[in-house]
Amino acid sequence: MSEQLKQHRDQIDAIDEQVLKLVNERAKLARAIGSLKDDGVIYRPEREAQVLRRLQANNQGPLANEAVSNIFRAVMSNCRALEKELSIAFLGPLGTYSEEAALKQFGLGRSAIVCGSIDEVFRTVEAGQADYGVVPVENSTEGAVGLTLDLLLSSPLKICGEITLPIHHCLLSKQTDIANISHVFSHTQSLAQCHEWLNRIMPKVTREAVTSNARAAQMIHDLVSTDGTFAAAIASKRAAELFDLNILAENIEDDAKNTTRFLVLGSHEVAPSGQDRTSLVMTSKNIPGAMVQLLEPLSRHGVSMTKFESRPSKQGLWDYVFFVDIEGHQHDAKVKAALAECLERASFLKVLGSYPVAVI
Ligand SMILES: C=C(O[C@@H]1C=C(C(=O)O)C=C[C@H]1O)C(=O)O
Repeated sequence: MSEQLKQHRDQIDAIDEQVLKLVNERAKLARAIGSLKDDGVIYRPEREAQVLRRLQANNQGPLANEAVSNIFRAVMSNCRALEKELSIAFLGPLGTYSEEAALKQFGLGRSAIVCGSIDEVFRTVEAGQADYGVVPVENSTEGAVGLTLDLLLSSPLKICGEITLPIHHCLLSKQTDIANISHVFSHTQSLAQCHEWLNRIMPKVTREAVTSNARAAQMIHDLVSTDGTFAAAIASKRAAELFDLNILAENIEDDAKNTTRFLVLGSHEVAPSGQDRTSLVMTSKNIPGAMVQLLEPLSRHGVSMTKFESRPSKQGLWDYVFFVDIEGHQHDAKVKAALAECLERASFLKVLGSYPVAVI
């Protein structure tokens, strides 16, 4: 070992001692804060977002802001676990992008409740069997996840946070050569996100939809018949590790910026973080121009709309409900004023939650 390398390693050891001491001091403070929370709400997404934003703003490098977030999310996850270990429900099996999103937001200092469907995630949190749930709500290529929107309409749960996750798909198989693959299994959304790649590289394969992409990877892993040797799954790199599959191709999504947005569902409201979003669901009176009328107070009060999505209401033919996201927190003065006016004009309006804008 060169003298210089040894010197650097000695310096790293000394720094690690300081880091260890400091993170334990931080942990003690978090534990003390935990015992001061008399409403029992341990997880404060607004505070966690503020911590990450401040650190990113002060970051001098060479670590990238995303790396800073990764490190401090892990620190906060473990500090939070000293206050209480949260239980988080998400769509399984292990290896789904929902699990990845839950890990990004909550880290490893939590217990995982693996659910078989998005409905089950809602029911588990509603029944108090999990503290929070993580569900996909929209994808940059494929648009809204209709089931999540439908469930939000009737659920008493509140949106406590959002997570944006870049989605990079891989082709996974027990095989080592793409030329041998005759069937590709994945979730419909993942198949759709890769359909140009599939058309180009594997035009003849049969595409089959299953409940999740991790389930597809698990199926390929479990197949013992000769059929299995010709099948592949579209899923994440993590699923390849979990289910011991070969990665035949990486980044096969048609759009390199392919991103899914997930929601954190819980049973409490979240305080303002300074950079928030509010999600609403509403219906307008069935008269011409009613929707424009309904949204007019938003623009008049200077509230920006970041999403507008319509879904059949399932109450009557051609009756729709509208899912609207706006910038700001429901307690911000201008949002409050605009919402009070919208409420007067709407036949139905429900605030699904105000929560911090996702931090990378
Ligand atoms: C320490 C707290 O509890 C939790 C842990 C946090 C942290 O480790 O910084 C931040 C917010 C909470 O989710 C707090 O509320 O300040």
